[in-house]
Amino acid sequence: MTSSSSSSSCGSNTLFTLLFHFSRSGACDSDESCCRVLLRDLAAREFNAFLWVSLIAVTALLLARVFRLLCLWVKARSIPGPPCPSFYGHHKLLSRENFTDVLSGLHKKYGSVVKLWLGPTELLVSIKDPILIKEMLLKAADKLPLTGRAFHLAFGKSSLFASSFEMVQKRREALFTELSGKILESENVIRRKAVDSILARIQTFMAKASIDSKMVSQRMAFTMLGATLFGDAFLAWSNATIYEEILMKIAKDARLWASYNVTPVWKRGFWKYQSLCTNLKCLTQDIIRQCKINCMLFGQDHSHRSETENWGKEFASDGPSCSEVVIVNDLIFPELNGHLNPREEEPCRNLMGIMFHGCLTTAGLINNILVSLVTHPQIQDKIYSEITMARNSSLEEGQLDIHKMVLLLATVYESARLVPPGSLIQRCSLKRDLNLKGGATIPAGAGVVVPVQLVQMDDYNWGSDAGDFNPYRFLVKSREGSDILLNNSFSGPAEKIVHTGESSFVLNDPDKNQAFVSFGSGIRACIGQKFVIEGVATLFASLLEHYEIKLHQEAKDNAKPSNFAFQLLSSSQIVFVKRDS
Ligand code: HEM
Repeated sequence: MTSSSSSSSCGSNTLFTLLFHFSRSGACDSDESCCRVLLRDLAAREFNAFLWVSLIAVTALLLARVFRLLCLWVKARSIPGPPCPSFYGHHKLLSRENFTDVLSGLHKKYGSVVKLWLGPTELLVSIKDPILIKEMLLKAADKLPLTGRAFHLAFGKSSLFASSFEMVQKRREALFTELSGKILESENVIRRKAVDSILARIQTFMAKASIDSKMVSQRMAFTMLGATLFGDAFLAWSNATIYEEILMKIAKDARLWASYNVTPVWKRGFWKYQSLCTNLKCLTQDIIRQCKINCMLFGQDHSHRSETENWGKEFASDGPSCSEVVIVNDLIFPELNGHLNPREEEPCRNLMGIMFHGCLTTAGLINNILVSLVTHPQIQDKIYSEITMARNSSLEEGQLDIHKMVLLLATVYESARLVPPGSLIQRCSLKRDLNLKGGATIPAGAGVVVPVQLVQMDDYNWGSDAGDFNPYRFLVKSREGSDILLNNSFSGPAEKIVHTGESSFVLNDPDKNQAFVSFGSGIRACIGQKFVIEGVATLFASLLEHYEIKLHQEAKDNAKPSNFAFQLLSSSQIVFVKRDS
């Protein structure tokens, strides 16, 4: 820039002389050298102008960043929290310790809203008070960029799991309508063939002495979700096992690779991870194709039968139908009406995202229920009598009405409460500060987390038995038209359990409890909640009707008295015993 500016006065002279010369003679003595000088001069001026504009733009950007940073520091001052140990904040501490334990200690010391600097520009605020949590979850519309990045790196740009709420809003609404409408209103929440396939698999497990509860939970979750998203074609799909393996491998590394600010293209491990993601995408396209073929087959089938003959049969019998794979056709693949085409990419990403999130969380929940049931055989027996009663009062064969089995539903909720499948809910507000009641202001751009396990294990919210497995806390005893809570509105200590037949209990809506946040809440709450609760309850109704689930003898002998929640986190060796044997 300096050399060009030093020549600029001389340059402007040259330009002026040249223009004067041209205007007088209309020609130059040596055309070529004149043009060269003229062009060089023009280029130097343009380059100069470009440098100035860039300099101003970069300075403005830097100033804006510094200003935002100053605002962040000033606003964060009012939030209590530990002082920063170094320039890098508490980053190192977090990588060494269990995050929930760190937050537990901080909340004890600093109160229900605590800040933590993870670096000079990275502020994290943790909230433990249920009322403030609900308010924050209603107001904070975005997710931490890390989550969006994890989905982006693994599956491509997602319109369901992106950070920005604007990007996901429409797709969320569509999926929510689809799940709560078409699936929940149909007779079977989860496909009957999926339940049969799981029961058949358990039959094969019985040949073994025992089975790992985590492994069997993962298999059940995968089958349940795969059959819901892809239809019955998924159950006969030869690549299902490899799909499950790849999905789990991706889950193991997703956060690590997303944690890099700059994509680590120089690492070999990253490319291995990317190739896993590509394989998963190819397999997803394969199952979509199978689905499509299946759907077309059923379409042909329909044309051979009369309308009236088909009505009801599709749902009553265990035969699949196009209408049952409607989620595939109408929502997730709106473009898939003709042949597979490049636009198939987009729904593929969302499907992989749902399989990823849904399988991990649902498997965690199923494992919790299995461990809870084997460690509380008396509850299992009561659920079994609930199932028998429902079966006896039902006129039809097939799936039972789980709404009549309140203890079973309460067991599902209680298992989700004790060890929530996700330990942290994380949100942020990218553009606006969050002003919460009580005066707390969380600056825009700060990450906000809810330590779900701390909130759901807090004696203050759940009573002195908060650490125990007690599904009755979700039940209300109904006596002659009046409802009496078994444990006072979730906050007092649980009353002694008095069991007088399940029909006298009703479910106390867990969503009305501020301290139940396993599925999040507010503007970006989980849209699979109802589907998962009812689907998993349906699965366990069939499972417990046919099998008693027990802890393996060896596991029983080795069991040490330990924290029950900790026991849920780990897997247990269990056995399935056929009931009529
Ligand atoms: C036990 C099973 C599940 C649990 C515990 C669970 C939990 C959660 C949680 C805690 C969130 C974040 C909520 C928030 O930020 O407030 C979430 C988001 C979400 N869940 Fe689930 N989930 C489960 C299963 C499912 C299933 C089966 C589906 C789909 C069929 C699903 C679809 C979603 C979607 C699409 C989001 C993202 C919402 C958004 O970011 O806007 N979930 N889930």
